[in-house]
Amino acid sequence: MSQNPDPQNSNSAPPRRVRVKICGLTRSEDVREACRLGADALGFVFYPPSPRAVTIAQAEALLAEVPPFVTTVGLFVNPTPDEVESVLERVPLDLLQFHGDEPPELCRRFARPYLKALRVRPGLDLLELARCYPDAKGLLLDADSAVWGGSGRAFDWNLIPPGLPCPVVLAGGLTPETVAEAIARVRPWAVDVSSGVEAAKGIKCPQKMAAFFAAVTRGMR
Ligand SMILES: O=C(O)c1ccccc1N[C@@H]1O[C@H](COP(=O)(O)O)[C@@H](O)[C@H]1O
Repeated sequence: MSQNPDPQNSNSAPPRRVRVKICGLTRSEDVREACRLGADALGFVFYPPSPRAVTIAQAEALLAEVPPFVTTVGLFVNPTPDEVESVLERVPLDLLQFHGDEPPELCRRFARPYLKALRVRPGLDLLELARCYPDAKGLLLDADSAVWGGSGRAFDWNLIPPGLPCPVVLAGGLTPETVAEAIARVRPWAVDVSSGVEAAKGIKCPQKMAAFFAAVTRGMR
């Protein structure tokens, strides 16, 4: 595997920090703690089958806790346009994350930038798939599993090809124990974690979140 080139910096740019997204937040105290620890982005799941799903009303309350300069991300899995629009009417999200099999036309039809999640498996031509989403702000790489996401499963980072055309958000089974090595090997733009910092599904563990941020810092050295 070659390292992921940083498409937003030239090769001579100084090292920069890796952004952290904490996903699957359902409680105000977890939102506050993630921000206190330095989260760059927070993910809110609008996919009812997920144990981390939030309603529009819950999301409105959770976003009220978010300080400036923290990006709020709404996660959807194969939504209808109306489902996304009804969330956007009431929840002031900054970014959309499409985590299913959404075609490019769906992803780009809303008045928000988007991340496209791709489920990595042997034989998948990630470069070709990535080219289908030229306007994505980033590609979120997750494990391929029986559930759509939040599985806690990692994938083989060797399957990430060099030359992906936009920033890579590395996800899939990251934990405080694995994220430093993941950053050192893949050099992603950002990392995304959900189950690896939980005490129970939808409930974040402050100690695990703190350990995750410390490990991210170690991984950047
Ligand atoms: O978190 C969920 O419940 C979820 C549901 C449906 C699609 C995606 C979901 N979460 C995303 O999955 C990845 C990996 O999560 P994990 O760290 O392995 O638990 C991450 O991008 C979450 O945003």
